[in-house]
Amino acid sequence: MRTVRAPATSANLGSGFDVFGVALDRPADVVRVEKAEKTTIEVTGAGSQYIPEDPEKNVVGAVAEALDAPAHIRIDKGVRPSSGLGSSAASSAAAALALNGLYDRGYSRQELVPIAAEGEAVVSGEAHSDNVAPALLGGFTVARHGAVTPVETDIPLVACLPEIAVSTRDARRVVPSRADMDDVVHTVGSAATLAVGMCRSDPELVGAGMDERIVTPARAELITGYDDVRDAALAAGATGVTVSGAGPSLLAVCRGTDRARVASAMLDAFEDVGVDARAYQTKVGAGATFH
Ligand SMILES: Nc1ncnc2c1ncn2[C@@H]1O[C@H](COP(=O)(O)OP(=O)(O)OP(=O)(O)O)[C@@H](O)[C@H]1O
Ligand SMILES: N[C@@H](CCO)C(=O)O
Repeated sequence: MRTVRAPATSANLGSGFDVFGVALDRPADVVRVEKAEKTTIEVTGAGSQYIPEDPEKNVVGAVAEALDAPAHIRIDKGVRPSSGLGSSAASSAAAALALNGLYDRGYSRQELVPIAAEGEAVVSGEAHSDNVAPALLGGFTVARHGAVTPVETDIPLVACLPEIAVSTRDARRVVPSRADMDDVVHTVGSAATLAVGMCRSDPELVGAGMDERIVTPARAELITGYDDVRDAALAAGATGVTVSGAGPSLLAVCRGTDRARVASAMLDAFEDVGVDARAYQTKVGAGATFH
């Protein structure tokens, strides 16, 4: 038997659509695996009523298949599905690491990234790795053409999750298929600023580098109160705010001293538009760990 805790993650960070990701210190999924003749799945915890236990439909079924590692898999969800906090990726990454250990497959964490990404294909139709990479490797990750570059960093964050469901599949439909060159140049400048900020653990640079005008505005429209909550976080000291992953969560970057104030400003702003929400005061954290 093997048990692995894998963290929530936030993909894109505004300027790094389908490329950037960070592991969050909390929340997390815990996955326990035991060898079996065929794969069976049991799900408990946050939002488990919306998660299928059929191995053809649950992300961990695809991971078990990719590793040729049939098992009884118990998932205790800490990361609510359709949250924009890498819920499916947390389960995929935890299952990949746990089954790799259970069956002595010997893959490195880097090698497990495309295997865990097979789970993402089950839910969004594409095997993108910007959530599973930080869930396995921790820190800030840059996923590009199958290669992943991880960077250790220390950045305080607030992830604010409203009681709205946005599926990754739906949020990918609103992504524009073309962009103006001015906006592309702006995105490159932001992405470079953000990457330097991560290398320096500098919340000012990371926050400034989240600014992006192509994908984020289209996705913000799917989130009730997005502009008000973003403005409230910035007024409370956030250095940058954007849509977390495909939404509906918002991710704010700030200095450690401002984190509690930013979290409560975001919750108040959601409440003002009639939306219940919860805020995780967190930071860039470690990847999946054995328990
Ligand atoms: N083990 C699992 N954990 C979570 N969701 C799962 C799992 N297996 C299948 N799903 C399905 O995946 C969908 C949630 O994945 P989705 O990618 O939309 O959300 P997310 O992972 O929270 O978001 P994001 O990738 O934007 O951070 C739901 O429809 C859910 O039923
Ligand atoms: N990069 C992905 C992350 C969500 O899974 C997206 O934004 O669609």
